[in-house]
Amino acid sequence: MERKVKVAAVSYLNTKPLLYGFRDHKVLRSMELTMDYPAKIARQLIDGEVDLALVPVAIIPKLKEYHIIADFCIGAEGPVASVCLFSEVPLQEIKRIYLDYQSRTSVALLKVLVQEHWKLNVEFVETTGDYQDLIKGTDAGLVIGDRALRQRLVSPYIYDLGEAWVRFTSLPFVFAAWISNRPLPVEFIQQFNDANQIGLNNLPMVVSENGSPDYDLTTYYTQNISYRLTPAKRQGMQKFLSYLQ
Ligand SMILES: C=C(O[C@@H]1C=C(C(=O)O)C=C[C@H]1O)C(=O)O
Repeated sequence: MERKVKVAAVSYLNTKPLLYGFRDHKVLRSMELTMDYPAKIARQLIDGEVDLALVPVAIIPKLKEYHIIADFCIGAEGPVASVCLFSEVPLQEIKRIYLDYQSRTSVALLKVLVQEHWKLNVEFVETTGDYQDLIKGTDAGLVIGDRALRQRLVSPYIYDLGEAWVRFTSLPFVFAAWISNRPLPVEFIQQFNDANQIGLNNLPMVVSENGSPDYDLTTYYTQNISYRLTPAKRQGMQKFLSYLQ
């Protein structure tokens, strides 16, 4: 028997609908699943520690070989809610932006928007640990995931990067997709896709067993995150990747 496929997924609330159907699913017989934040699993896929991961699409150019495996992604067709530039001052007054160490795609997206869309003259500051307390005065911060849903309750100015991208390009955006660093058996891919779909067909169950004190998850899963990797999303992804050359 072939060895088990090592799979890594993002540990944020946005991934729960995709992972819900994996419990008790027969695909689990041929895979093992670990979870971490996006920049970590990106590193694991690049280094070959895992075979398949829900990785930030911005790391695609770093992979020697890549295969987009499933029909699902972490995407958006408008405001995504959990990828935002947070600030105490309006966009034009921002001087420095703290970048989220957990992100790869959103950091790259922010830089594209700052240069090409908003045309701001700002300094970017890398982070390695908690930095949300540093978002003060003219120092803004990019925050993603569950921490962004919390930051929404704190910062007076919120610039949603999903919304900004759609305004800029008229295309949807893909933050993360299931990508493998080697070809995988067709039968595995079929079962993997099937498992991804189950939670999306049972969103009330997914919402009831997760819950967030900060944001309405039904809204998040149905109005903000868009999970289908449609042709338009692939087009948006190619457009985004063309800026990273
Ligand atoms: C929408 C989101 O998409 C995420 C953003 C990522 C990134 O910026 O690299 C990677 C994975 C996604 O889970 C989010 O986390 O809020």
